[in-house]
Parts: sequence; C-alpha cells; structure tokens
Amino acid sequence: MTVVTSPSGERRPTVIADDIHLTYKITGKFAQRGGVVALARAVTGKTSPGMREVKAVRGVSFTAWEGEAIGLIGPNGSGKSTLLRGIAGLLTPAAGAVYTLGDPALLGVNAALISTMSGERNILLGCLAMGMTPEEVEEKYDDIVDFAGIGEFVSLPMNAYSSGMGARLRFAIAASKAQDILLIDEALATGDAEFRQRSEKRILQLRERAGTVFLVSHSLGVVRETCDRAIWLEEGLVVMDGETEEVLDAYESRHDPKKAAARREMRAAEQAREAAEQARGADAKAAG
Ligand SMILES: Nc1ncnc2c1ncn2[C@@H]1O[C@H](COP(=O)(O)OP(=O)(O)OP(=O)(O)O)[C@@H](O)[C@H]1O
Repeated sequence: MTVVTSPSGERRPTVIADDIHLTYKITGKFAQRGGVVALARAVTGKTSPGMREVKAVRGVSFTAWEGEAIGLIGPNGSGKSTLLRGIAGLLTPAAGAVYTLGDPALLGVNAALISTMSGERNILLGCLAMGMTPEEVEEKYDDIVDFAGIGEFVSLPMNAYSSGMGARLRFAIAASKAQDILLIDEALATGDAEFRQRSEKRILQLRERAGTVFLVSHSLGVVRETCDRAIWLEEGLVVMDGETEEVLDAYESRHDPKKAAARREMRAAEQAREAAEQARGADAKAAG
C-alpha cells in the first residue's frame, strides 16, 4: 500500500480506489461445476482439478476523505465484504490499485481472536497487536469490557461465549483505538439493540476524531444513523455513490419499493407538519 500525502493541507483523502478488480481463484473439487466437469474428466481421463474465477469486484473507483463514514450497501454476493478486504490490503487486486493514508484496520465478525484463550488475554493480545503499549491496554481495559458487556465472562475462554458476545468483544477491542481507517463488516448486526446503539455512538466518535469509517451492513437503518455517504454495489460494480439518504432511497426504490413509498410519505407528512408549525409561528409573531 502506498501512502497518499495531502496536496492542499486541508481535508485529505484517506482511501483512493482506482478501478480495482478483485478476483477469487477456486481450485480443487470446489471449482467443479457439477456433472459437466465430471463428464469431461471421464471422457478426457484427466484428473487435474479445474480452476474457476469469481470476479467479485469488477472495476470500482472512489475517493474517501477524512471524517467520512461510508456505508457499503448491496444485495448478498454483491462484493461488499470483498471490497472491504481489498481496502484492508488482505486481497491483492487483479487489476487497478488501492492507495491508503495510514493503516486500515478491518473489524469483522471473523477478526482473529483466539477462542481457547480468555477474553482477558485476547484483549491484551488484540490491543498489543494494534500497536498499543501495555500501559495503554491497562488504561483501556475496563472500557473495553464494559463496552462489550461481557462481565464475568471475560475470564473464561472465548469458546464459552455466545457468538454475539464474541462479536461484541471484537468490536470493543478494535474500536478502542483511534484508527485512521476503520473497516467494519456486519459487526453491528450481531449485537442486541442496546449494543447497536453504543456501537453507532462509537462510530460517530471515531468520525469526529477525523478517521474514516467504512461500514458493511445489511441494516439500512444503521447506515442511515451512522454514515454520511453510501456506496451501492451490485455484482461487483458501483451503482451509485453519494449522500446516504439519496443512495438509500434509490436502493430501496429498487429492492423494497413499498418501504421506499412509505418513507417518502412519512417525509412529506413531516415536512407538511414543519411548514404548518412555521406558519403558525409566523402568524403568532405578526399578531403579537
Ligand atoms: N473466499 C471466497 N472464495 C471464492 N469466492 C468468494 C469468496 N468470498 C466471496 N466469494 C464470492 O464473491 C462474491 C462477492 O462476495 P462478497 O462476500 O464480497 O459479497 P457481499 O456483498 O459481502 O455478500 P453478503 O451480503 O452476502 O455478505 C460472491 O459471488 C461470493 O460467492
């Protein structure tokens, strides 16, 4: 990854994706496409397994700026998680490039914590791995445990946790450090309502500290609450990139038209109510 420096000295770009293509190569028995391959192998007598490519991201470009929280939305399999992994530098682009200012930290439900070790040890090792000093870890420790809401479980091995508890602990560890670029994959979906609220607040705080947050979520509500920009992907391509409300409205119109119509009605009613209130206020002022 290459570091981009600010030409203007003002708001700086933190991530630039330049026509990035991300492809998975599947080899071995998983690459076989059912009977056709089996028949071909029977005919040719070849035993070497085939190889198949999945073009998960097929030419995506955008520039992300300091202080932005960007929601990646799209149906299942549209390439959201793959793009996030590309930004994190975990996948090498087949074509194009990603440039980042600072180190991106990927926080996902699969973030590597060690299930046979206690929450305590995982907090220590996770924080050290993120570059904190032992003193910093000590300082943050209680906050992380509180934020994760795992209480006494912290002293037990993580394989005794429910999947929600594990996900909350992962989020709490990753969000304890002010990251330049924080990438969050569906982590919020696993928490209960109260934890979601706390996480949303945390994302807003991270944004205030001038970091850039990318959030992959199936919950348009969470994206609405936390992101000021949304990128809509379909089949590995960007359909729309812009202000959250606009993108989500367009997305809902395509995928959930009833909900989109209901939301438009609600908004119109709200605007009418505000206009009536303003008019009443103006009347009262004129009369008084
Ligand atoms: N490790 C992998 N190996 C091969 N193909 C993969 C792998 N991970 C994802 N894919 C494929 O890449 C495409 C994009 O998947 P990706 O997980 O990025 O989509 P997504 O939008 O995050 O989906 P979801 O909303 O279901 O999580 C899909 O066709 C998926 O099957």
